[in-house]
Amino acid sequence: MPLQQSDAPPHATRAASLETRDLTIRFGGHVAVNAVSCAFHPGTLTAIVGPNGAGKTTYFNLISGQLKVSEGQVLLNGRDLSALPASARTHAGLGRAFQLTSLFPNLTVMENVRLALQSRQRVGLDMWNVWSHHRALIERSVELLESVALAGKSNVQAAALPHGDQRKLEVALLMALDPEVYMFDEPTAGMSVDEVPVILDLIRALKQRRDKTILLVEHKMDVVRELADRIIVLHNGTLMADGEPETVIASPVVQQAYLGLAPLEDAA
Ligand SMILES: Nc1ncnc2c1ncn2[C@@H]1O[C@H](COP(=O)(O)OP(=O)(O)OP(=O)(O)O)[C@@H](O)[C@H]1O
Repeated sequence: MPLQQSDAPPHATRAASLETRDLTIRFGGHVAVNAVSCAFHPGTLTAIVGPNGAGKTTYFNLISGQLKVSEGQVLLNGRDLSALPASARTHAGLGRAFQLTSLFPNLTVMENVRLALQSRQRVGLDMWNVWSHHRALIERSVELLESVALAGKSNVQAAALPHGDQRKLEVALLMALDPEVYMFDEPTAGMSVDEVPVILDLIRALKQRRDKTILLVEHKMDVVRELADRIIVLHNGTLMADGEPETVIASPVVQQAYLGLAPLEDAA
């Protein structure tokens, strides 16, 4: 049984922006995500945790449109996005970091950020507008690159960046799109110890804005403990727990998955 009903988290003070209703996907006979209903609120960072193979990434893929649902719905501000492709969902306001990096591997870091910024702005043909817009674009690009400690690599081709820098660029591109919902799937995976704080600082800064809905899939419990306002736990594709971090971390599913305590009964 869930620790709390997912449609009424105690910290939620605003209407949900993102909601999944009975979200389900089957691969052959295997139900990877099983009727997950959950609402996510602006100003709240929700961490999604669970053992390996629990369905976390698949749940993300269903929300962002990389996978087609077998049943159920994904709603953004009440609008059903379930039938839309991933690109249309990004346009609607669902931003997911990994979708973006590999888009322009042959362009420089700066060009990638500028394109991401331009993709959400339209300028007319008035020359003053074009010029001032161009200047603002450059300034904002520099700002974004500084925020991910990549300003020194503006002219490097994206494909030539080391892994950690590519992940930072992903986050900068996501920030450039400034979506309503930010989805981070293990944003610090593969990063060196000194690179991790850059990304965590950015997520912290996003949280402080209090207008964004943030979803974070993360295995590192110290990161979850620090950043999450709320934790949901998936196990065998099912929503097992949902609530305040302290309560959820103390729950058997989390204790077993992360601290190696006594195995759970099968959730199916
Ligand atoms: N395209 C697919 N075809 C078949 N099975 C899949 C597919 N994608 C995911 N699965 C299965 O769905 C289940 C959930 O996988 P998923 O990657 O979502 O788990 P996860 O919680 O993200 O795991 P991890 O923490 O290891 O990344 C697994 O049993 C996986 O093998």
